[in-house]
Amino acid sequence: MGIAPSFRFQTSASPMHHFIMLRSQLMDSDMDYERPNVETIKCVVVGDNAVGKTRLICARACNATLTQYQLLATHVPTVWAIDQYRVCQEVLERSRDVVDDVSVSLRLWDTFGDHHKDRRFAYGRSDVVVLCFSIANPNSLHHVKTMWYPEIKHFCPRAPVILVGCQLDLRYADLEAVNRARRPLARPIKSNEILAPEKGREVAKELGVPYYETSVVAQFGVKDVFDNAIRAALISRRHLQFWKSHLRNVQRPLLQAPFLPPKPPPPIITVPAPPSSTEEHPGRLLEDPLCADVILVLQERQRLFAHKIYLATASSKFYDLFLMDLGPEEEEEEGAKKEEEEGRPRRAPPLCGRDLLMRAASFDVCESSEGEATGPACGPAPATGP
Ligand SMILES: Nc1nc2c(ncn2[C@@H]2O[C@H](COP(=O)(O)OP(=O)(O)OP(=O)(O)O)[C@@H](O)[C@H]2O)c(=O)[nH]1
Repeated sequence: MGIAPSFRFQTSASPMHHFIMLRSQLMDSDMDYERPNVETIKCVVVGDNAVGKTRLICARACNATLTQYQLLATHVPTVWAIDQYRVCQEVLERSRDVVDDVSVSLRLWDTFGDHHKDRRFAYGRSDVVVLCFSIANPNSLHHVKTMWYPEIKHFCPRAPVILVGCQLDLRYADLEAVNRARRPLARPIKSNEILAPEKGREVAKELGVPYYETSVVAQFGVKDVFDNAIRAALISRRHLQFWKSHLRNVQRPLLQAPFLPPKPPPPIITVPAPPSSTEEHPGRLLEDPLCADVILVLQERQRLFAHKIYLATASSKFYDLFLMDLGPEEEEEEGAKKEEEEGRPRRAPPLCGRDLLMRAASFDVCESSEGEATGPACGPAPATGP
């Protein structure tokens, strides 16, 4: 891709030198039309008032990244973009792109959203039309079908159309805060007016055009829209100018990857300050039998009050112990009696209740002796408390 050298004024250069350099720069920009294999594409952006056409063009043409609040507080005049390619080097340079191995210069044309304005000048010789609506304004989507699409088909019947749902971030925004930050006379955005992506897709399907969503705030979808508008324009050009072999790799407009909404802020958990008086201190739990849920009996005399939660987190052995089924053993015995009555051979009783408890209790002490020692004599016998 041939890119005109970026030009900066040097302090030592004379005004005449500046003039010559500027002139050659402007001529260079006009040369795009004559460069071999650089496809100049005229893309007209239309749609209702204030749906975000100008912002979308600025995001592509000047890489303008704004915060939501800067965006809400400022306004860029419509038809800003039309002549910028001749006077602004950055805009011209950013118009150049390579899509599917084809070098292109994308000329974006902004238009008035007012339905009654005459836009035939803008539509003339357009290669692709980007038709915008706002996902926060159902009327603007309605007008896509009733007003904009018929107008496009009237003025440029052969130009491919791309449908774009702008201001996608409003679907996930705090609308109260957004409405507070908007200009005083701006119509407030209501949550029940926010359109689901399916609504845009349905209309796009009806019209037989590709559909994309964008947000200038979230910097989402801007490249998708214009790359695929370029694709649509190049495919249509390939049909007419079949000898242009460098267009053979151009793909049809691609599907857009879904937008990943921003994660909600993590919940705030306030940890209360530790109790000041010793009475409320957690250490009190150790002495209070009412709070204990385990009693450890040492040598059948000394009783220690304990808490399952502390024991289980301190040692995995306790954790396993507390997960064991220590249910009444009578049930087992009853089952065995029944089996005997029915004449079935008596199965070895499964380890449960106290057996398991004893085994687990002795495990800590005996595991190093590799099974030599067994039986209840190995350690203190825990007993579940009340
Ligand atoms: N939240 C959000 N607001 C946006 C976005 N794009 C544009 N806006 C808002 O929409 C307003 C109108 O945007 P413009 O780009 O001027 O709309 P337009 O379609 O060019 O409007 P006209 O020039 O009147 O036809 C801006 O002032 C912003 O407040 C976006 O992606 N997200």
